[in-house]
Parts: sequence; C-alpha cells; structure tokens
Amino acid sequence: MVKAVVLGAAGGIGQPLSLLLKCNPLITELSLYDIVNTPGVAADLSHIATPAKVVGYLPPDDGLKKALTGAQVVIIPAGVPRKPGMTRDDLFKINAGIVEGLATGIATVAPKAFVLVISNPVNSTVPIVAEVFKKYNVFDPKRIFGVTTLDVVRASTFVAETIGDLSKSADVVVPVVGGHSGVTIVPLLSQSSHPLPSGFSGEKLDALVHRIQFGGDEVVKAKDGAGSATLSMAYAGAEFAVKVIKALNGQKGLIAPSFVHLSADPAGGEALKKEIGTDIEYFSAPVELGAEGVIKINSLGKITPEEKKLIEAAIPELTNNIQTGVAFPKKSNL
Ligand SMILES: NC(=O)c1ccc[n+]([C@@H]2O[C@H](COP(=O)([O-])OP(=O)(O)OC[C@H]3O[C@@H](n4cnc5c(N)ncnc54)[C@H](O)[C@@H]3O)[C@@H](O)[C@H]2O)c1
Ligand SMILES: O=C(O)C[C@H](O)C(=O)O
Repeated sequence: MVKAVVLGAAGGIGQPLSLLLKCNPLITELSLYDIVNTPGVAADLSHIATPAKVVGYLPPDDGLKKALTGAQVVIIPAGVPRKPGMTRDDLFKINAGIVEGLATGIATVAPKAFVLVISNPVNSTVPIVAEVFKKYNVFDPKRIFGVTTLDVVRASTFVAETIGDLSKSADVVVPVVGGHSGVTIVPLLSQSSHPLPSGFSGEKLDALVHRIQFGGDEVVKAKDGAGSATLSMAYAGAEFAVKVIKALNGQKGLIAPSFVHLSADPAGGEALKKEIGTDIEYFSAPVELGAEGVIKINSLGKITPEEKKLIEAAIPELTNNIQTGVAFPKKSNL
C-alpha cells in the first residue's frame, strides 16, 4: 500500500507524470494537488483500470492537507517553467515561494514522506525544502531528493545516438553528477556502460558533454515560449519515483543519482567531499536507496582528468545556488 502525491499535478509535467504513476500497480492511492484543474485530471485518470484510487484536491477546504495526509511519497513539479532566454535561476523569484509553501505543508502533515523535488532551480529548491523541514524540526536528509533523472535519461539517449543504436538507449547507463543546471550537470561518460566509439575525444566529446549539460535548452528553444521539457521529465520523474517506491517496499540494491544533502550519508558524505575536493553541502551523486531513504552515497569511482575539471567548474555555481536556497526561508515570513 503506497500513497503517492503529486503537487502541481495539473501542469505540463504533472499530468503525464500522474498518468505514469496511475499506470504503476505499486501505487494504491494517488492524490493530485494543484491550484487549478485537479478534479478534472483526477476524474479522467480514475477511469484507467489500475489499482490506484485517484483523488484531486484544490486549495479551498484544506485541500493541500487532505492531499498530503498519509502520504509516503510526495513529488513536486509545481512552479513556472522557462521561456527562451531565461536561465533556471530566473525561475527562483516565483518558484522559491511556491516550493516553500508546499514544503511547509509536507513538514506539518507528512513529515516522514519521501520528497522528490522537480521544480526548478533544483540546486536551490532542494535546500529550500530542507530549511523548511529544519524550521519544523523534522529534517531528515535521507528523505529529500532533487530529481536529476532527466539528465541521466538524456545521457543514455545521446550516448545511444552516438553509438548509432537507439535500441540500446534503455540499457545505456551513464552516471550524471553535480547539480541540475548547465555546467553543474557533470556526465561521467568514461563510466558509460556502453563505451563511446574509439577516437571519440576532443571536440566531439566536448560537444556531447555540452549537449547533456544544456539538453534542457534544446527543448525550451523548440517549444518556443510554450515551456520546457514536460513529457521526458514525466518519464524521468516516474522512473525515479518508482525506484524510491520499490526501495520503500524493501527491494535492495537500487541506486540512482540524486541531488541530496550530503549528511544523508551515514559517514556525512566525507568520502565524496574528498573526491570532489570541497566541503559542499549538497551534490548529486549515485545514492543507494532503502526503506528509510538514502542508505549511503556512493563514490564517484574512477574519473578522468577532464571529468575532474568539469566538477571543479561546477562547484562555484553550485555553491552559489545552494546558498541562495538556504537563505530563502530564513528571510521569509512563512
Ligand atoms: N528537475 C527537472 O529535471 C525538471 C525538468 C523539467 C521541468 N522542471 C521544472 O518543473 C516545473 C514545472 O514545469 P511544468 O512544465 O510542469 O510547468 P507548468 O506551468 O506546465 O505546470 C506547473 C503547475 O504548477 C501549478 N502550481 C503553481 N503554483 C502552485 C502551488 N502553489 N501549488 C500547487 N501547484 C501549483 C500550476 O497551476 C501548474 O499546473 C518548472 O519549475 C520547471 O522548470 C524541472
Ligand atoms: O530546462 C529546463 O528549464 C527544464 C529542465 O530543467 C530540463 O532540464 O529540461
């Protein structure tokens, strides 16, 4: 019996994500919350012949509280998306307050739930959720995840394209670490389960790294003002959520990169901090999942000098994004 909740469920990501969750038989209750349209989305999904009972909630009559009551997994795709010319950081002004409000709801109603943050800028919104949870004395770093799975999905697809065999894309595994925006996205292509063609180096390799780092821009540009990635994000979000739910149900050996507070690791993430050469608070790294959340944060493994440079280049922006997120709830009156 698993109750999953989508906050922002009527949006571009929220609807297809809710569809994929409704299709997963591991979920028995699916609550959809948004400031608009959730009764319709829920009625529509509720006709699908799968186990989950779907209910839609709106803000009046304690809708958020009702949606969250008894939740084990809460996924947050609420917030505004980018338009061409914007960075993810440009979304902070609006999305920080939205995420803070929703995090307050979770901290007070379902403080033990696993929280999966999709709303951008992820490098800052995850620290906002953590700070709100600290405010309410319910912070458990093992249960708060920034969803960076879309970067992993893109890396698999683009590597399969490079190899010239898209049929392999679902099998290609490439760890992507760091954060979720531009240069903070660091694909460890040297660890790809499917090696790149021989001689694939220099400018070609740089171009592939760049495409993974800035894959979001491709979609924003193509959508031409109508938003950013929604369908691929729903796919990626459902993939990560299902892994978390399987771990919650006792399945062992599940590992996925996620942007987490490094104190989620029993050893405080000290080994990872040494590997990346900095005392940063949050980082996306492969985490081992268990019934209580993060069991441990894995080592990045053997990385090339070029990948080390990419990590070094990621740290200043990442540090800045994290500080912006950490500072936000302290300044707010919520
Ligand atoms: N982590 C990632 O990899 C990733 C990928 C794609 C998009 N995103 C981010 O996800 C967010 C959502 O993108 P989208 O395309 O679905 O946007 P969208 O505008 O289509 O949908 C957002 C939804 O959030 C709802 N919402 C706004 N305020 C709310 C509140 N206070 N409570 C509940 N719901 C609220 C809106 O009503 C809307 O339905 C954006 O911030 C986007 O940048 C992240
Ligand atoms: O690019 C965006 O703004 C959305 C998302 O973060 C993405 O990577 O597609």
